Amino acid sequence: MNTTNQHDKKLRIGVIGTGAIGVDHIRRCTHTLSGAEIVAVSDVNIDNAKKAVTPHNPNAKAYESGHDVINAENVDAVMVTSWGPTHAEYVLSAIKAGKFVFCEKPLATTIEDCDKIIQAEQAHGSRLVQVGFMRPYDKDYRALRKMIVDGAIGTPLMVHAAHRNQNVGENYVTSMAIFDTLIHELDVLRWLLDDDYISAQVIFPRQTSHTHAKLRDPQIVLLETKSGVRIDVEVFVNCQYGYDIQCSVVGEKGIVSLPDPAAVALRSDAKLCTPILTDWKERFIDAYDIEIQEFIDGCKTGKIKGPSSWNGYVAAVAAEACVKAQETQAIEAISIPERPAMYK
Ligand SMILES: NC(=O)C1=CN([C@@H]2O[C@H](COP(=O)(O)OP(=O)(O)OC[C@H]3O[C@@H](n4cnc5c(N)ncnc54)[C@H](O)[C@@H]3O)[C@@H](O)[C@H]2O)C=CC1
Ligand SMILES: O=C1[C@@H](O)[C@H](O)[C@@H](O)[C@H](O)[C@H]1O
Repeated sequence: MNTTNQHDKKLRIGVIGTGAIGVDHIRRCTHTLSGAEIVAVSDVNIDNAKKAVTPHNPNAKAYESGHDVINAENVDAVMVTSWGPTHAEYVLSAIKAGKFVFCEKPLATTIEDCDKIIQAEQAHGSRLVQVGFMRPYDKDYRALRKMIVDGAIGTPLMVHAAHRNQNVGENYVTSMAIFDTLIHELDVLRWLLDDDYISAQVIFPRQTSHTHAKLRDPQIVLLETKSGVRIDVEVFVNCQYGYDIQCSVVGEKGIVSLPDPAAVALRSDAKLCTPILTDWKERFIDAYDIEIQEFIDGCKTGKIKGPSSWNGYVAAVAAEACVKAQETQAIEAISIPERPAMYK
């Protein structure tokens, strides 16, 4: 897609992986956002792909293979919303085809694959990739960061965070608590603190009875940053009560914390209660809208501004150290190389 006078033409998007978030992103591109239409979908489960073609996106065609979507002449940009281990092959294929690509987190599940992507993108000569780290688009995280930047708490010293899911399936295993779940904190906390990590440690409290043999749950991840900030993140993916994301930054002269999502308070039967969300779709619905509108707009101008392949790479470097720390229970070093010019 050339970028001249593209503001009036709709960006033609192909989606690879029409499961939970793939369908949610198709919905937002079709009904909520402006400037895009879905013209191609694929899924290894072709029935999932066919179900994603609805009267609302009549121009969409269901393909057997994600690579057919990438190489379809009428596809300007690709959204990769398949399982994490499959992302790299599609992102690399999109880069090879010279097509813009929004890749849901994680960019890839190994440092090696993330490195292949940043090498390929640098060889292409300009950014094509945006990674689905949506938390920096969340209004509450942005307000948190502004308070820190404005000096409201003085120098940050510690971060206490929790990433709680109501429950996960049997396919969700111990390392996914890092690469699928904690990967959000690994990205957003670097942005929040304008800092980088130097070490990770993982400890396992008493385990919940609501987990399964291949998932240690909950976990507590301890991180240290270059400036000495100490971070603890509770990752509890079978907490039962809801979808609960917490983050408090403790500074020299104060504490700033994420608010609980606004909700109506009910007083009845001598109780005061407010509902707790149960799903990421609701908690970050606005952030997803903003990040993907930015991707659509970036494809049209030729300037992708959202989280880059470098964000994905650094998150993978930290994540691999955390997965090693799960196994060793020791403090594992995190060494992040110099950021290449393209990503500055
Ligand atoms: N940013 C966020 O907050 C969220 C991000 N995600 C990410 O999105 C991705 C998908 O997650 P979910 O939608 O929850 O999973 P899901 O299991 O609901 O959907 C994934 C779909 O991809 C398909 N698929 C798997 N391998 C494929 C391949 N090689 N080619 C084409 N299709 C393939 C599956 O058949 C399935 O329909 C994951 O990488 C996950 O980390 C998921 C939820 C929230
Ligand atoms: O990215 C997401 C899921 O893939 C992941 O499984 C959840 O733990 C996260 O809360 C959600 O934002």
